[in-house]
Amino acid sequence: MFSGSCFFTNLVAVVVTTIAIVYAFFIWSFQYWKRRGLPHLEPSIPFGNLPNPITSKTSFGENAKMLYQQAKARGLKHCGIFIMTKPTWFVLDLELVKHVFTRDFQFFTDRGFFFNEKDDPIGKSSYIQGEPKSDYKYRDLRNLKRYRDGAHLIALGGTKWKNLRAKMTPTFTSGKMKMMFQTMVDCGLILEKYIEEDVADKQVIDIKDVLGRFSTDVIGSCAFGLDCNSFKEPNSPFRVYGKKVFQPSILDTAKAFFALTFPDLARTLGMRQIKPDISNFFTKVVEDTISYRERNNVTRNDFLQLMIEMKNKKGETAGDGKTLTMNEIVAQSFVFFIAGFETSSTTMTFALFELAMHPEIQDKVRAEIKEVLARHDDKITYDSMNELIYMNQVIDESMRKYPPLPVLTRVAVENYKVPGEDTVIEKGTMVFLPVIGVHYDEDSYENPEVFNPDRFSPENKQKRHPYAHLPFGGGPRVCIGERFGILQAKVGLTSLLKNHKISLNEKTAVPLVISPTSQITAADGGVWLNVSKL
Ligand code: HEM
Repeated sequence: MFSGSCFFTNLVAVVVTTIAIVYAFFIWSFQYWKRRGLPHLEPSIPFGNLPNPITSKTSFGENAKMLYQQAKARGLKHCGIFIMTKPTWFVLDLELVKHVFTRDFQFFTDRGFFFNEKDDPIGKSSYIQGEPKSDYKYRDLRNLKRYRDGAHLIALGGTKWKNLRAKMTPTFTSGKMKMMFQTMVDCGLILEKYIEEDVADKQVIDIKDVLGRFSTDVIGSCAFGLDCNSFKEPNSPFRVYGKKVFQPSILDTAKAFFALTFPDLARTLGMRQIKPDISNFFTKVVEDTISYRERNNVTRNDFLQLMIEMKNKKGETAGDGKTLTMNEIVAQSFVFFIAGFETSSTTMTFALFELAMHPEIQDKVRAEIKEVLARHDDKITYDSMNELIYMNQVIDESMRKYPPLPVLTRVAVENYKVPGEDTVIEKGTMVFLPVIGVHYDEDSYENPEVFNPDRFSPENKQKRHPYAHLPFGGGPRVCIGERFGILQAKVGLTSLLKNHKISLNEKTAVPLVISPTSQITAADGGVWLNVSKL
């Protein structure tokens, strides 16, 4: 029989030993960069170089900017950091950034995002014959090759990504953008009508919400072939699920951090990237729309139509690298939605915030709109949008100050020797490219806190390193929807500013507070504007 005090002593011994082991594990893990001979920023237990993601009062972007500035102050071109215990290579030098993104792309083909092919509902599998066994994306099952074909462009890596990217690239050419342009204009007209009739001189608006409705309409129409009606039905399922993707709970944030740090364990535990109700909703929308179009011979000018055509290519079979399966279409429509809607509305929101703060720049943008539209019969046309040069500078400068994705990632898929050094980055190492640090680096941008669209005049742009502005990333994995995103932002800003003046409402916090919990750069409390008719 154990006496009570003996039990207590044993319990204390177990707890103390466990703490000692965990502590030793952290200390050993934190020696990683020292063992590899690369300078690193000092981590702390348990979160490494980032603060607690749940209690942090600063955003992920601001934390990354601080790390960049610390490393830069030490004269480092690159260094090691830790995300919890996960060693992460932190790249500052623009030439090295270019190597990672482009020159040595074959070493960095993957993003390293957590993705659970087995359990993520958008990631369903289908069975086909004859896939190469060597590819880890394919599994042999009951003598059939199981092909996980629902995975999407953002999460995939290696050959699977390369094939899918090659298939999707033709959907984003300027010809295809022209084809979809009228849809954007139609959504712009609804936005303009809403501002004119319901908002101007009447009510203060949370501009992110208004632009979120516009972006939902545009991308819902182009990627899912649906009229989302977000202005008439602000609580339509499409809008509700769209918002849900970007509003993680505290538990979701903790899980995402865990999955990023321990992806294998997270997969074993069956953790998913996308919640089942969200993916069920989007899957059903796409499958129903495709079935409706095929049964009724309906065609539309949108991404979905282009993908249906690829699916139905004669003489080609699923998984041959040329055609698309139903699951692939579902996954790509979903990813166009998540990649396109929040990033675009964020870009327009911050541009309007700065234009409200700088009335003289706003006037200049409006004067350009009037001048350009006058040359085009007062109509928003594809060509007129390309002539909005100064507005483009405003958008570029907004994305410099507020890059929607403040840090981009890659994973070393092979051991990588850093050019001109002995350092070798081991296969499997996570790479952070701190876009926001680059965008606030005084070596590229004097007084980086100041909003100045002239930085992006053709002459000034030419003087800068081409990798000093990275809102869309870089290299072969650069944003596939860049042209679409910019076009949409121009249509949205033109529709809003053409006949209306905006000013900042006192409900907006100035200086802006960047939300510590949002996955994409966002203003805490929103950007509230007054709108008046001109
Ligand atoms: C202003 C709007 C947008 C911004 C700021 C933006 C930004 C980005 C960034 C930073 C990346 C990562 C690039 C990298 O890792 O190097 C990315 C990837 C991607 N974006 Fe966008 N994006 C925007 C609009 C769109 C739109 C409208 C779509 C689709 C309709 C889209 C689809 C994608 C896809 C599919 C990827 C993954 C590409 C790949 O891995 O091959 N984006 N975007």
